[in-house]
Amino acid sequence: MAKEAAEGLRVEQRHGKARVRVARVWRQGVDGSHHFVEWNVSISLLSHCLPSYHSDDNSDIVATDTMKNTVYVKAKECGNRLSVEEFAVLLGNHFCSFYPQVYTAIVNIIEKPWERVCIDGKPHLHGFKLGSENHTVEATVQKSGALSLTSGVAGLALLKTTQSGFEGFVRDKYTILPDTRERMLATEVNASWRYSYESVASIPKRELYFNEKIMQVKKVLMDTFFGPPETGVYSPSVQRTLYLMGGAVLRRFPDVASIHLKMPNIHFLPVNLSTKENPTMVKFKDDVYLPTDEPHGSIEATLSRITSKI
Ligand SMILES: O=c1[nH]c(=O)c2[nH]c(=O)[nH]c2[nH]1
Repeated sequence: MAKEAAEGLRVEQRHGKARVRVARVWRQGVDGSHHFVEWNVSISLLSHCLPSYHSDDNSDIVATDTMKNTVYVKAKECGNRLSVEEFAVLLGNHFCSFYPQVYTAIVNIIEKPWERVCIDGKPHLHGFKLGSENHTVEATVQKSGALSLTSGVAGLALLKTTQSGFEGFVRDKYTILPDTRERMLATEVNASWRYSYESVASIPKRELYFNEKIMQVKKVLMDTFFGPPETGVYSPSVQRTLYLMGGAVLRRFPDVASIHLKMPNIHFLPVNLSTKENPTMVKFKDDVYLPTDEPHGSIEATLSRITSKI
């Protein structure tokens, strides 16, 4: 990526096309059902094209417009439904193998959560509604076929009205937050996990493998956050809950090598209102809250296995 220039300047460079939006319909269901995806694709290529920086020679540049067109061509060529992970790997592999000067391709895709609707309890053949959290993918493909593949969910908003507390933290002259064993816990989970597949050839070929995996990871994250439906599970801090959520994913899925969780602590503030005449106009009894967006606590961690046993 870096090379000494004639002028004595080191250049670290990459170029690509950001936010290429594409939607694809597959009309292949034996029952006449359609499948639909909407993707926002960003491509970044690491390539030998230093002459374009050092001089007016563009002869090694893969035009970003060409990258954009390639997204549509490859979407068209995918005759069978495929996951966003497979599409990202396919694109990255294409750029590295088609262009001699490209040695690394980084493909990021955000998939919108279009879900099939049910009408009168029956799945609709061609009707979809937008769900809540996006699905994200990053595939980094090397010319050798080496792969780093990360999937994720972004904006998974979760809240529980009890079974959360925070106590025993550092208390000093700046601290006013009281200890509590009763509070609201709200967050918007951004999770991304790296798969252990280390080459393009090694990713599972079973249809919709990654689509199933994302649903399963989301379920494990949510089951751990909430606990059993009747009793819930006590959270002593966002940090502890995050650790348990990430650990549960690593325990359940051997092909997940690491997981990054970003879980803002979104505050719902107790409402207390009083006047001289009415000192208990609104007295907070774990019932009336002021929802806020900012400031919020910012808590994130990456978890991976120290040994192969977890
Ligand atoms: O779960 C929490 N973790 C913190 O680090 C923190 N800090 C804070 O003010 N409230 C909380 N809650």
